Amino acid sequence: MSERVLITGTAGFIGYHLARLLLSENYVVRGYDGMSDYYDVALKRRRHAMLLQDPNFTATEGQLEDAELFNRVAEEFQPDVIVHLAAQAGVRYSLENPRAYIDSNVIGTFNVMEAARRLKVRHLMMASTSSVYGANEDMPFAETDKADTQLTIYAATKKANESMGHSYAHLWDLPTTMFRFFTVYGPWGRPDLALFKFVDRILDGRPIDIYNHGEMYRDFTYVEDLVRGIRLLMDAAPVRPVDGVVPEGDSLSPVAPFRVVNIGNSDKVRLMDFVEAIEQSLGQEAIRNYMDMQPGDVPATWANADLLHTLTGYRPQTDVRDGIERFVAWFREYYDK
Ligand SMILES: Nc1nc2c(ncn2[C@@H]2O[C@H](COP(=O)(O)OP(=O)(O)O[C@H]3O[C@H](CO)[C@@H](O)[C@H](O)[C@@H]3O)[C@@H](O)[C@H]2O)c(=O)[nH]1
Repeated sequence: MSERVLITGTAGFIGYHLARLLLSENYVVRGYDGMSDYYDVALKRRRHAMLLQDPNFTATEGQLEDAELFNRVAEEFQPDVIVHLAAQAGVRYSLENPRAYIDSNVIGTFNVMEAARRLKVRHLMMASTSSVYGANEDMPFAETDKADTQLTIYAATKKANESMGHSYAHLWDLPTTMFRFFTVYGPWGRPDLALFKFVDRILDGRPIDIYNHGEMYRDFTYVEDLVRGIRLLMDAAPVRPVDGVVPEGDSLSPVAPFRVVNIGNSDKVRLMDFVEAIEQSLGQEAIRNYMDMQPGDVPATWANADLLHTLTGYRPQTDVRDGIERFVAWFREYYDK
């Protein structure tokens, strides 16, 4: 029988793509999304409308903070797996509205964990971020590196989620995987992300802001690669190790069925090369507005994705130029530009 997967954040960028992938493999998917107005709600509604064309997809609109509603949905659906992707995302917005991160990411995630515990799901999977590596300078970032220097409340709430997840995995024998995502981009992407903003503004002839004068590096990860990684990790639920023995390079907890896994492209791309690839794809030059480093921003990210490969045999590998082409094609069609 097909597995049943409850995904939070199905109207969001990553949740939409994951639901699509799972539906294509005949999973039964239940979505839960708060439709928050952090960005254009019409885009969220369009994503949900696309998913709802599949009879194996149903969805509920609700806040993560609404424990009663979330429990009711989860109990009624009886998921085998919960994938928790809904969150207050965005690095720089967390300086403007820190409380939104506490509400969604701390309280909301707690509610999801409680439901997972009560329903004894086979695997709880939750999103964390490369931002938890904070001020770390040793690259590429590995899951076994110490990660104690978060630079924003956003990153801090995600690190808190990792700790919360560990405690529930330990106490309730709840197999839990936390993903650390690296700057995900692609079609149906978020309007607050650099790629969306850059394409939109270049096409309108408006200047783009280039933080830290372009001396920035990101491990840009193509969304379809990312959800493929999640899909494969679904079948690699962690098991509490016997006598605390953990294989070399594995982030598995010595005491709980819990691990964190990077999902990144393992390619450190210079922001200016990213901008040039966008210009090439659009056939149009950007007007550049060079700016200083933004508070809370990290200068570079770069994933060691060996653990993902060891667990699944898979590595994300879309070249950023190809991913940008696919985003631009979607953007032009969707916005008729
Ligand atoms: N958003 C944005 N980014 C800009 C801009 N100008 C330059 N950038 C730079 O472009 C790069 C990519 O920025 P984003 O696409 O916003 O991604 P991010 O800061 O890496 O954060 C994303 O990835 C994280 C995981 O690694 C996520 O946790 C986070 O929510 C977000 O999706 C960063 O170096 C950022 O400083 C701008 O006007 N807007």
